[in-house]
Amino acid sequence: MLLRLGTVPNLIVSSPHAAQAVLRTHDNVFASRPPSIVVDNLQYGPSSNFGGAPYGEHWRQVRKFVSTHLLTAKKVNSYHLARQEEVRLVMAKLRKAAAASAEVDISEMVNAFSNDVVCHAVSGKFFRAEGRNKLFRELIVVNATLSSGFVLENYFPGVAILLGMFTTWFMKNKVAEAHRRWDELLENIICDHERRSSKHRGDSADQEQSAADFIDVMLSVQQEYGITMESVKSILMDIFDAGTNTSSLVLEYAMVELMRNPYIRTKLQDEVRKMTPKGQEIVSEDNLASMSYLRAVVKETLRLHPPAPLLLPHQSMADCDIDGYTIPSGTRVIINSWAINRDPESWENADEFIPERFMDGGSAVDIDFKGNNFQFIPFGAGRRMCPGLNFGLATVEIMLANLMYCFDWDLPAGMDKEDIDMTEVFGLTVHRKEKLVLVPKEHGTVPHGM
Ligand code: HEM
Repeated sequence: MLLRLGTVPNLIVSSPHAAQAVLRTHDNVFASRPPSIVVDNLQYGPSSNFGGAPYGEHWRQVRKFVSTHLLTAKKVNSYHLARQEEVRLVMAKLRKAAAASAEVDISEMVNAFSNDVVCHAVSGKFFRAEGRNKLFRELIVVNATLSSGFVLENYFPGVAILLGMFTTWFMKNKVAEAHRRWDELLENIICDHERRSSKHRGDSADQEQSAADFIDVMLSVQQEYGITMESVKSILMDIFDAGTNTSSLVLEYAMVELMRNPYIRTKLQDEVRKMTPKGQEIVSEDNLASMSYLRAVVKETLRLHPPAPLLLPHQSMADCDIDGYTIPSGTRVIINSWAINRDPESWENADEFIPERFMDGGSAVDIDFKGNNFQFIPFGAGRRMCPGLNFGLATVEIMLANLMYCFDWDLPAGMDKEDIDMTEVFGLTVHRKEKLVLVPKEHGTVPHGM
């Protein structure tokens, strides 16, 4: 489908066949991003961006740098103790709430957790100093609001250039202010790291390696890749923006679906409790390998509720023929992963939450989200596919396993599962309008009065 939004042609891709044509067969043509004046001004211009960068040598270098040094499975695994520490803190808070039979805002809790996991990996142990984790979270919300608002330039670029304007004066100031705040915060944490590394110069390679957070790693290989300090900051902004809300939304929607489907919740709890050695206070990452139903629940959540339902926009770099149609160079391409993931031609009972479809004997047992099955693309596919897949999954799986292991869950008094409101609010990511509020009951404790 071709939609002309303002003066800009938009190709809407909503079938697995068309997604494969764009993201695999002609990936070399469609791997660019459309220009975004907001992203360029929030960050440090197109020649420093990463997620929003046009396809070319700069993006290739940054992508290689990030994929080789920051987000490999090995590197993600090396942060398992950081995740464990963050999980413990959340479980302790939940135990207090359970003891007081208090309600907990799960949406807020999983968002803070995902943010802290990213902060911990990016800037090491001291990320809570001076409330930096809270500041990052605040700035991520600012970025999301600014990037998903209406911008004249995205729809009438010619008119906007003629008028010499960058959105409205009001918007321009907001973007400049957000940029200034990000820059100050990133500058501070980078300076801390530079100071720390000069203090520890001479430590053994092992000591250095075990302490290495993203900033340490980036500073140590930055010159080898010819990456400027502005690019380093831009990459960090992308990691915060792309890594926090996505994982937290998967966690929130998983909990929503588990509350709407008590049978599935009990089945998952049975698996997690059976596969975790007796007497363990929390589930550790070593225990996750044998939890196949947990993985199926996460997959089914990603299928029905992909956090980025339209991926990120792509843009064609040359004319390209697909199925007899010519797509002109410069066309913006929107891939409707939400519709593809629910296409009844690919999925049995497509709108229902059925993790069993991904288990042995299920209709989708061989289908994965790693970019080879075009009926299921919550992380995209091809050159621009999400490089944070391992990081995101590690965050989601360990937290969900522990929420199921340590607690039983109730809806607030007077609320039935049918009352859970699924109304969504649209932006770069899609989230529910209402917060998810639940009451935890510590597993294994006897209710008062018994
Ligand atoms: C469950 C969690 C996540 C989901 C569902 C997700 C999904 C996506 C999607 C759909 C895209 C766009 C793909 C395309 O345009 O074709 C993307 C891009 C990206 N994601 Fe993720 N993401 C997740 C977690 C993360 C994490 C944890 C990080 C970083 C730590 C991250 C970093 C990025 C970056 C940097 C890009 C831009 C890549 C580029 O343009 O080359 N994501 N992600």
